[in-house]
Amino acid sequence: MPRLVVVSNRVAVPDPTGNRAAGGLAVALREAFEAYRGLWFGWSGKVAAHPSTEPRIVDKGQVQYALMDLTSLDRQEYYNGFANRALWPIMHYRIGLSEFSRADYQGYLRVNRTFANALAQLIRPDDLVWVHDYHLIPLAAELRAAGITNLIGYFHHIPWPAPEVLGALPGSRELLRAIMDYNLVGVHTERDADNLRRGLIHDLGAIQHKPDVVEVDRQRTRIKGFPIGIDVGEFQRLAGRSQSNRIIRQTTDGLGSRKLIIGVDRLDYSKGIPERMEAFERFLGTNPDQRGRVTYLQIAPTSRSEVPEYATLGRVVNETLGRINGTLGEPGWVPIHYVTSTYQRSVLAGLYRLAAVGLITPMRDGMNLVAKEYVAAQDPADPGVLILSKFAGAAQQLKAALIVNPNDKIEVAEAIREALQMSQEERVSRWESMMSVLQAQDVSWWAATFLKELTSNKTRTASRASVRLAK
Ligand SMILES: O=P(O)(O)OC[C@H]1O[C@H](O[C@H]2O[C@H](CO)[C@@H](O)[C@H](O)[C@H]2O)[C@H](O)[C@@H](O)[C@@H]1O
Ligand SMILES: O=c1ccn([C@@H]2O[C@H](COP(=O)(O)OP(=O)(O)O)[C@@H](O)[C@H]2O)c(=O)[nH]1
Repeated sequence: MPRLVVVSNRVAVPDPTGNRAAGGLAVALREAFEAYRGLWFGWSGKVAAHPSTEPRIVDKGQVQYALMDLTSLDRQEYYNGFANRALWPIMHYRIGLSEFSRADYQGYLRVNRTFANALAQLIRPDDLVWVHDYHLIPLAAELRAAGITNLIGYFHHIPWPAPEVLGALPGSRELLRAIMDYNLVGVHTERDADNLRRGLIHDLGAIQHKPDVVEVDRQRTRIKGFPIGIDVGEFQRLAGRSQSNRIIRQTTDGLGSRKLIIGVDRLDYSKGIPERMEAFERFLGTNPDQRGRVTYLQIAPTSRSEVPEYATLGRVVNETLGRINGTLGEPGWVPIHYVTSTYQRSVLAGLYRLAAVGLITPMRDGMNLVAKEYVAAQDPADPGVLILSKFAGAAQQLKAALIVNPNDKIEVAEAIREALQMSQEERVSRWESMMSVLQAQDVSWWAATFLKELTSNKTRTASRASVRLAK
């Protein structure tokens, strides 16, 4: 079995205290890694005045971690700047929020080159290299320049937008060109795959050979959808034994006979948190009998707070929350509970199970693992109802959820009412249908399927054709 080399901006080194970072990628990769021996390379999360050009190696079980520190300028330009201030909003269809700066873009390229040069020293001839996410799109091009000829796959965890949207970003053609240095590119949905292939055809004049193979300047790559999954069994187990947890007991006591609606999202404008609060406000306005009978808990761990648009969002959420709780709350009842701490998965699983409704309404989302976790954590005999935005990748799979347009507050408010009134029979039937998808396409399936495709004859044939064409 070849060694697996995973590269991602965030590296989830196991923490002896059991704390886990919020964010789906780190969580999913750690689970995927449990099946493979290998190396996980990426940013340590730390800043140093004079970082070493060689990674710090940490051995934990069957995974070796190779961690790079960044300078504060690197973090500012590469992570806060280009990745999260320019690319993230564009990829989430928010052209108006995208702030491009040439200095940030140069910093992004610089960090990718530094990472590639350090990683190239660690790669062995038979290693499979799997790069993750938008922070590292140019990494394969830099690895190729450093002489690495291994199979290299890329997984893009956030939406890939329509060509007209990506085209608004200066430098987008270079990013598209860099995609071609991967042997296989994975995205969450067929919609994303189609957008990327159309972008390559539209902006780089790519030729499409088979439905999933494109060629640019005699180089071929395959682009396919691989929806990421979760560890379903783990969430079932965690939820099943959560009643003994202090936070779960306190929440249960505090609720009394009230029903709970839950939202769990990083504090990110792509998640639609203020819009969701306003939809709940609308629900309370049109269903006055529900006041005092239902509580909406929004868990929103602070995220990327050095990026100005995230700080602005924090203020907007506080204002929206204050207005709604101030105008609709009563001495014995607060309509919206809002917390910005990060909770362990064992606590989240218990809260998901307590909630009659999972309200997951991102404006755009690559997948949204929380939607899947909510479903997995339900009591099979008395499951809650998932309300899910049609713009989350998860909506392509969880078709038995109540699918809504997050821009339409009336529609979301009506879905809340429908969910709270839904018969047990319908809840069970929708839940069973979603669980069968989650079980068939869990996180192990996702990693195994991507890696099988990366090493498949189809991928090797397309790559060999590239080499022949280039000669
Ligand atoms: O690392 P951060 O800047 O703190 O952000 C957390 C992660 O956010 C994004 O997650 C995405 O990946 C999930 C798993 O595939 C997916 O379900 C979700 O829709 C995406 O938003 C980001 O892509 C990761 O790189 C970040 O680590
Ligand atoms: O307090 C929290 C909030 C979130 N999460 C985890 O963070 C991930 C969020 O992933 P998702 O795909 O929903 O969104 P992302 O943050 O990656 O955009 C999920 O696995 C959550 O269980 C967590 O562990 N603690």
